[in-house]
Amino acid sequence: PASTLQCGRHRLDLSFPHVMGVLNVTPDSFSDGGHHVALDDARQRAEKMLGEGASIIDVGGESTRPGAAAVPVQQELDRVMPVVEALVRDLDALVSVDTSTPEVMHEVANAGAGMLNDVRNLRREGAMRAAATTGLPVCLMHMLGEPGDMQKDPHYDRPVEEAVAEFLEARVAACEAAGLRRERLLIDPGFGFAKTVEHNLRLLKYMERLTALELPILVGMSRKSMIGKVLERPVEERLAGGLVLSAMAVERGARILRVHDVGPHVDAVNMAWAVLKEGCDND
Ligand SMILES: Cn1cnc2c(O)nc(N)nc21
Repeated sequence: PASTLQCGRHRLDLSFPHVMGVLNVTPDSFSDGGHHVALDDARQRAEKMLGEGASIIDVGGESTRPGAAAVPVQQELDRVMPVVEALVRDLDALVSVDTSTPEVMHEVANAGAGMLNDVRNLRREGAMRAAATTGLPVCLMHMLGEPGDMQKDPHYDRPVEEAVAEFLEARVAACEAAGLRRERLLIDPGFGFAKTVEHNLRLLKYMERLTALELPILVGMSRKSMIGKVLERPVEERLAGGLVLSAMAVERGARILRVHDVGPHVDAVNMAWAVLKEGCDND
C-alpha cells in the first residue's frame, strides 16, 4: 500500500502502525448551556491522547453502537463541528470524523479535518460524491444493514473473511469508479458490525486475507463485546483483552488501531512492531 497518506495538511507515514484515539462526543453536550465546559473537556481529553502517542483523534457525532438510532444532520453537526474546529485550531490535531452524512463531510473538511471514517462505507445518497469532493482519505468499513438491526441474526453464506474481503473490494471499486483515487482509501473489517463473536474472532484470525487489497487496514476492537463475551468482562475491564487484540492485529497487517485507552495500546502496538520489523534490514 502507499506508505504515506495525505490527510489534509498532515502526512501520515503508514510504513508503521498508528493509534487512533476515540473521542466520545457526549450527545448534545455542545448545544445546551454546557457548551464551553464540554468543549474544554473534549479538548483536554484529545490533548491527553495526543500526549500518550495517538496519531489521530476520531470524533463521532452519531453513535454506531448496536441498536443506535440515526440522528438528524443538524444534531450531528452541532455535536461535531465545535470539537473539530477546536482540535484543529488549538491542537493542530489530525482529526478523523465518523460520519456517513454528505453535509457533515463537507463541513468538517472545510474545518480542517484530516480523514473521513464512514462505518456505512459511503452507501448513503450523495456520500460517495461528497467524500470525493473533500479530497480527504476515507476509511471504508464492512457493515451490513444499520446499527439498529445489524446484530439481529448476522450470517454469511461463506467464510466471513471471504465475504468481508469481497465486500470491501466491491466498495473500493465503486469508489474508484466515482473518482475517489485508491491512494485515498483505507479498509476496515468492521469488528462488531453485523457479526457474531465467532465471526469477529475468525475475522481477526484470517485478517491477513485483507492485505491482498494492498490498502491500509484500520481496525476497531477496543472494549467491544468480542472481548467481553470471551473473557466475561464488563466494558470497563476489557483493556488487557484489547491489548492482545491490538498486537495480533498489527501482526496481521493492521496499520491504524482505533482505541479508547491510548497509552497502553501505543505500548502494545510499538512492542508488536518492534518484533515484526526486526530483521527487515538484512532480509
Ligand atoms: C465509529 N466506529 C466504531 N467502531 C469502529 C470500527 O471498528 N471501525 C471504524 N472505522 N469506525 C468505528
